[in-house]
This record gives sequence, structure tokens and C-alpha cells, in this order.
Amino acid sequence: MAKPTIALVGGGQIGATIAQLAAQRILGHVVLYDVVEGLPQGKTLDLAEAAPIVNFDLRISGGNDISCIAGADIVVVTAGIARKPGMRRADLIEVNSRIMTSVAAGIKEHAPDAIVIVLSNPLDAMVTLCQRITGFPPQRVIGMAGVLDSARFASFIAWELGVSVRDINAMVLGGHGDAMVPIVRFANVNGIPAMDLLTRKYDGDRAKAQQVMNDLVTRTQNAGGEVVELLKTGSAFYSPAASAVAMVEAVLNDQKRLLPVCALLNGEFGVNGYYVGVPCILGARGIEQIVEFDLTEEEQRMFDHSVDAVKKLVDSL
Ligand SMILES: NC(=O)C1=CN([C@@H]2O[C@H](COP(=O)(O)OP(=O)(O)OC[C@H]3O[C@@H](n4cnc5c(N)ncnc54)[C@H](O)[C@@H]3O)[C@@H](O)[C@H]2O)C=CC1
Ligand SMILES: O=C([O-])CC(=O)C(=O)O
Repeated sequence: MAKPTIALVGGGQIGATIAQLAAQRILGHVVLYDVVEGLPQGKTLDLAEAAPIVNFDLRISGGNDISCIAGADIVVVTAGIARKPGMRRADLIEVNSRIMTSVAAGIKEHAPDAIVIVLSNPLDAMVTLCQRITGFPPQRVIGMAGVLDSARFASFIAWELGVSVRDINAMVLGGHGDAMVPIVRFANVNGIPAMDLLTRKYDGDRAKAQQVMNDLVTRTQNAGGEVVELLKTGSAFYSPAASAVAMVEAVLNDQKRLLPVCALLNGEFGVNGYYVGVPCILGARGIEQIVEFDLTEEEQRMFDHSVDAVKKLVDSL
């Protein structure tokens, strides 16, 4: 059976890492597009030459003309600039809107049936722009942020509790900004509430456990910035690439995974007409269902606050 084609629009840190992960997992043929002359060709030549060692029989190619993505089944967009220390994601909106406007038109023309996963920041605004310009059904234009934010929250909980990250469930909703909403109530270790385990760790002192959890929540909200401050020249890329690949795999293998992704809401969670991170079922048709559940009063207050930040950004487009 023919393998699908994965097109990566943007061949920088994240795009190239996605190419490597996708090839190693033999998810499909890979095509890398970037505006920098020689960069996508050089990176894909290098990657293709690893095939005899890693064992993948795939077509891996790169180009500087967006027509090279023609026929792609799935397109992942990371084109754009990344922030540097002292910047907010929102500061990227002007430059990245211009880039998104051009690449989204190219995707519409050359990959009209593709499912598109957007990573470029500020994420909630860039995925909105991408959907508006392509005019694709919102089920086929999806933002990646919640998978990453949730992985970070899960990592911090695992490190604090001294357990394997594999046993943690954690979910972060809302916009991809400092007001994102880690749902503490759902954080658990193979079903055991993380707060209960934290309380035991601190000898039954629930207030101390709450304070520690609040710190994990704050660290999660600032996790992107924490990496930016350390790297100084750009932002996180290993974990964002791994997150995007999990979404690509869910779509290409029709896995029906329930993942927090950035979806266009139509009344769900009280939001109308904005892209926000919520739990969705991801499968071959893209977002196959937005999964609603009741937020507590406090969660709803935090969610609304996060959505307000998204609205401000999107309304400035
Ligand atoms: N949604 C999320 O959770 C995350 C989003 N990001 C965002 O992802 C984006 C990419 O990050 P990195 O890969 O680290 O940046 P990078 O700077 O390494 O790569 C971006 C690439 O986009 C290319 N590019 C610029 N204009 C283009 C165009 N018109 N067409 C094609 N390619 C173009 C650049 O030449 C560059 O190679 C940034 O906006 C960053 O803020 C980063 C981490 C997580
Ligand atoms: O923080 C940034 O600029 C990149 C990003 O979105 C993240 O790592 O979450």
C-alpha cells in the first residue's frame, strides 16, 4: 500500500526534528520546504543518508518552492521566527502573520486535501490565520500546543513524585500562553490523583502539597520561556517536534487518540468562533470530535481568562 506523504513547511529546528522522528518511525515519505536556499535540500540529503543505518525505505526530499509539497496527506507548519529572551510569543505576531499568509496560500494551492497541523507562534492566532486563508474545514486545520504543555506538566509531576513519566496523565487546556490551564484535578499516576500522592509525600500536609502543585502549574505555564532563557538563540524544539509527531501519527494511523489540541470552537466550553486548546479525538479525518466536560468554577475562571488572551491576540490579526 502507498505510504502517505508528510510535508513540513519550515525546515528549522522543529521542522527538521519532525523529519527525523517521522522517518525513524516510518510514518511516511517526508518533504521539507523552507525559504532558505539549500537548507531543506541539505538537511533531507543528510537525513536520507542515515536510512541504511536506521532502516527506512522512504522518499526524503527538500525544496525552496512550496509546490514541492504537492500531494501531501498531512502538512505541519513551523515556518516563522522563534522568540528570544525577553520576548513574548505575542511579539512574533507581525512577522509570523506575514509568513503564515504566504505559506497558507501555498498549502491551499498545492495540498488542498491535506490535514494541516500548525505550530508557528503565537499558536492560537497562527492556526486561526491558517484556517481562514486555506478555507479548509476547521477539522482539518489543527493547532499543536496542548500535547506539549501537557507533556511538560506530566514531566514536572513525575520528577516531583519520583515516578516514571509513563505512568502520568496530565492535561493542559486553553490558549498557548502564560494563562494556559493545567487541570490539576485530572493529574494522576495510573489513576491515583497526583494531589493525593503529593499530600502523602508531605506527611498529610495538604496545604504544602497544594503549594508544591501550584509551583508545578506555574512552571508549566512558563515552560516555553524557561527554555528560551536558557537557549538564548531560539526556543524548544525536541519536545514540540515529538508532540507534533504524536499528532501526525494519530491522524495517519487513525488512532482516535484523545489529545488536547487547538480546535475552532463552536459553542463548546462557552466559546464561539475562536481556536482554543481543548480535548479532541484525533483520527484520519483530523479533529473527529471535540470532547466536552464540566469545568469546576475555578477551572472555568482560569479557562475564560486564557480565552480572553487568545481573543485579544486573534482580534488584532
Ligand atoms: N506551538 C508550539 O507549542 C510551539 C511553537 N513554536 C514555534 O514554532 C516556530 C518554529 O520554531 P523553530 O523551528 O524553533 O524555528 P526556526 O527558526 O529554527 O525555524 C523556522 C524556519 O522557518 C523558515 N521560514 C521562514 N519563513 C518561511 C516561509 N515563508 N516559508 C517556509 N519557511 C519559512 C525559516 O527559514 C526557518 O528555517 C516558531 O514560531 C516558534 O515560536 C516553538 C515551540 C513550540
Ligand atoms: O516558548 C516559545 O516561544 C516556544 C513555545 O511555544 C514553547 O516552547 O512552548
